[in-house]
Amino acid sequence: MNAPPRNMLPRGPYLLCDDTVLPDVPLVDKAARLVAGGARVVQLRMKRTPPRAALAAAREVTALCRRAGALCLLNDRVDLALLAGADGVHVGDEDLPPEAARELLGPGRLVGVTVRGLEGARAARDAGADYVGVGPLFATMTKQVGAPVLGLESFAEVVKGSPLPVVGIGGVKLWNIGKVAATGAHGAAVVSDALLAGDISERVRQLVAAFEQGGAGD
Ligand SMILES: Cc1ncc(COP(=O)(O)OP(=O)(O)O)c(N)n1
Ligand SMILES: Cc1nc(C(=O)O)sc1CCOP(=O)(O)O
Ligand SMILES: [Mg+2]
Repeated sequence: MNAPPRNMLPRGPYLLCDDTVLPDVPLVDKAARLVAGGARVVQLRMKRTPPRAALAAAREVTALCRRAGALCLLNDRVDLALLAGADGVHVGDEDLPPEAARELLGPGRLVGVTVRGLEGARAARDAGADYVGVGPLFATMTKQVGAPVLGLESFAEVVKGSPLPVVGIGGVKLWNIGKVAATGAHGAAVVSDALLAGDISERVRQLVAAFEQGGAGD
């Protein structure tokens, strides 16, 4: 596999390696299964992992992604991204602001920001972000999100008007990822549909194929 440029978000499924879903499997094992299936971008989301274990996981997952030619982004934690040499971060309203993340990370790494609509996407662009995560696209059981479900139509409007590449998140599954791709979205973030599949790598392969098909207009 050709390695993507480290400062550009690859198109397609965007996989979260999350400690709240399938919590008994170590993060490094989950990440290994995700990249074995062809994940080109992995976000390490650690909400429950204590700091020293989180640093170790950030280092191991970053190294593992790099060997596989995938990008590794840290959820929330700019400090861990720097220490691990990760490819960037994803921040939301409860995290450091994107301007601060950019100041710490410099221009060569990715900063993603959660937004709920077009106004947020424009603000994220002005704050120096590289892409926006837009959700909740569909209903999700993985996280209680304090914003209404967008649905495909409103999401497509955001994709159309956004000055930054859009990654949809929330309730993205194998059966609907093609519809997300068909809106022109740059990416589709997936947590439970991949991590709770019996065979994580096989599910990632299917997600990649379905995104490609949907994006091709089929
Ligand atoms: C790609 C992507 N989009 C949105 C989010 C949500 O981030 P945030 O709002 O900071 O919420 P937490 O993930 O920290 O609970 C995301 N993680 N990834
Ligand atoms: C982490 C997260 N953020 C969201 C948002 O809308 O901001 S939805 C979400 C969880 C998405 O999980 P799943 O793919 O299992 O539905
Ligand atoms: Mg966050």
